[in-house]
Amino acid sequence: MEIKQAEQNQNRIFLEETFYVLSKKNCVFRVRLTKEGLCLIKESENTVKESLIPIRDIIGCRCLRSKKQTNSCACQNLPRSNSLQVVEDTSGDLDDTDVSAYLYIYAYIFPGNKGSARKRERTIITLRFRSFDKYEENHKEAQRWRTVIKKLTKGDEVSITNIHDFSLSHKHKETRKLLVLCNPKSGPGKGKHIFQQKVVPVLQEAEIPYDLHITKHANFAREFVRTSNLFQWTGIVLVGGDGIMFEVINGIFERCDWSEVIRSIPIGIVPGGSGNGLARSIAHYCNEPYIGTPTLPSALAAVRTNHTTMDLVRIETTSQIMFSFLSVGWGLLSDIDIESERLRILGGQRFTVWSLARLIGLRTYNGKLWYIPAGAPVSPPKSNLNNTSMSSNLDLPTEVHLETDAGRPRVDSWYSANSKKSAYFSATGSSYQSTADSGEHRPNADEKPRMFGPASQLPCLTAPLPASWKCISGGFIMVHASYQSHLGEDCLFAPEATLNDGRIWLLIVRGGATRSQLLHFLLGLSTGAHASSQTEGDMIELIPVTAFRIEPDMSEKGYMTVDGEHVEYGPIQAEIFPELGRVMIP
Ligand SMILES: Nc1ncnc2c1ncn2[C@@H]1O[C@H](COP(=O)(O)OP(=O)(O)OP(=O)(O)O)[C@@H](O)[C@H]1O
Repeated sequence: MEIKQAEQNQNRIFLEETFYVLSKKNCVFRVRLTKEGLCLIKESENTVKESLIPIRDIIGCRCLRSKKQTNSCACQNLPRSNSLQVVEDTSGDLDDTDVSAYLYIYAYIFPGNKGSARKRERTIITLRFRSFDKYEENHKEAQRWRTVIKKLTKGDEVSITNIHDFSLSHKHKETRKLLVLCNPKSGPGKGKHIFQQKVVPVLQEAEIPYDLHITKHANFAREFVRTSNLFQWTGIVLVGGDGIMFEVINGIFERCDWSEVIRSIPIGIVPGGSGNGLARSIAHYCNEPYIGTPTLPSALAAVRTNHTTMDLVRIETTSQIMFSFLSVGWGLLSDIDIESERLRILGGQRFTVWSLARLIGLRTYNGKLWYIPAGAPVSPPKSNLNNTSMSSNLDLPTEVHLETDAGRPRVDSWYSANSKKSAYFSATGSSYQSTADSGEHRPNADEKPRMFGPASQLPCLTAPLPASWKCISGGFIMVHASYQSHLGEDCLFAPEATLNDGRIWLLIVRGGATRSQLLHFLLGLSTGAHASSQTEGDMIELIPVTAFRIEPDMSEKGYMTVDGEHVEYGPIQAEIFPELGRVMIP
């Protein structure tokens, strides 16, 4: 009974209107808006074809009006679709002869072209409202649709009873504003370009305002987050690699209000670095396509209202405490990470090149490793996030232009302006902070801000560990821990890991592993094959733990990394805090 009621609610029609495709005679589109999405029912001659654009695939919609033609002639009183240009109705450049109101609906759908890789494509549905003789009336109607669509995309309740008030007086007002921190030096140095080309268009389609700050030096983002009033923003979007994420997380834990910030302001990451482990892990967790369009899942995450918790790991070294979201490394992978810095210009390729170099000059490090094995079985990713049935599988062109009938001569309606080259309208209220680096937040180089955050449950780093901890001592080629599935875009380190499984995935490679075993292991990292090919007593093991400690032999030299950042070489211990962080998800 309850299920039936839920289904009825899902299919309840909020708005419905008939539109015409003017280039095709006898073809009408009945367009319905329900909680599930925008349903386009195409009726032509004896056929009826229905397609649904799910609400979660729609990111925004805008009401626009046709722009005055510069070289219009008297005989052409309606805009031709291939020359249609639209503007905000506040523009001084309006075409007063066209009383239509245009509703542009922006969606990123999975098209139904079978055989090709699953990939989202941008589609614009244009609904032209022109049933009334006055623009104001048509605009009112378009605004009503816009408001309901905006409410549904935000997950707000919509009641059929007051839908008719949803026009000018109830016009949707955006309450969100994002802080964007962009590292222009991340990866191959394309952070700014990625933001302008890939993210800004999506923010503008969703009409989300933002404040952009370009980082000026290492630790700029950390100081900014530590010292700013973050509550003026509803989310923080980072453009860069895992390094800028590390700065921001640790900047938050340098605030005494860290707990409120971490709970109420989700963080998003747009991959611009060379590793991009977190961005890839988020896409993997949400079953979003990444290869080919790596920035799209993050751009969609920035404009949607979805977020989820993420495990964070408290790290203690002899001189500092930090919070980590990705990894701790000792040995081979850290050597590759740090020593390949000199090849930064190669982007992600630097890791492959340096892996080969390190395999030839293989090193073993001596020390002790303690850990607490994780008890419970791995929980599967949250089912609603992996549910692709919510996504569309549509056979639609990249733009669909539909019109209400006005009893006027029909014009072309499959508006085919090149969507990729569309000009974007600026999102109101956005600001851009570029160069001025006052330096006023920069602390004295020696002065370390205090670290807040949840208290550790472990003995301190200098204290002995209880006998319940497992201990391995001897030679190690590497010990690498990750709490995310991916350490980089093409490094599936812990295939079973999810953002919030409460586990640290500890990879132990003992001294004595052969070069061929290591080569096999390194090749397996790109697909995750290394994780399934382990056998009892292997030199290479991947085990889930909740805490660990490494004590390297201090007579040797080496590298240790936290989230890919170089930290001092010496004793280090880590402890998971399940679901402490919050990240934006597509
Ligand atoms: N304007 C800047 N100039 C120089 N360095 C910067 C600047 N802004 C940030 N940084 C530093 O750059 C480092 C690398 O940044 P980021 O992680 O974004 O890119 P990446 O290292 O290429 O990517 P990944 O960490 O995924 O490999 C960070 O540790 C950060 O401190």
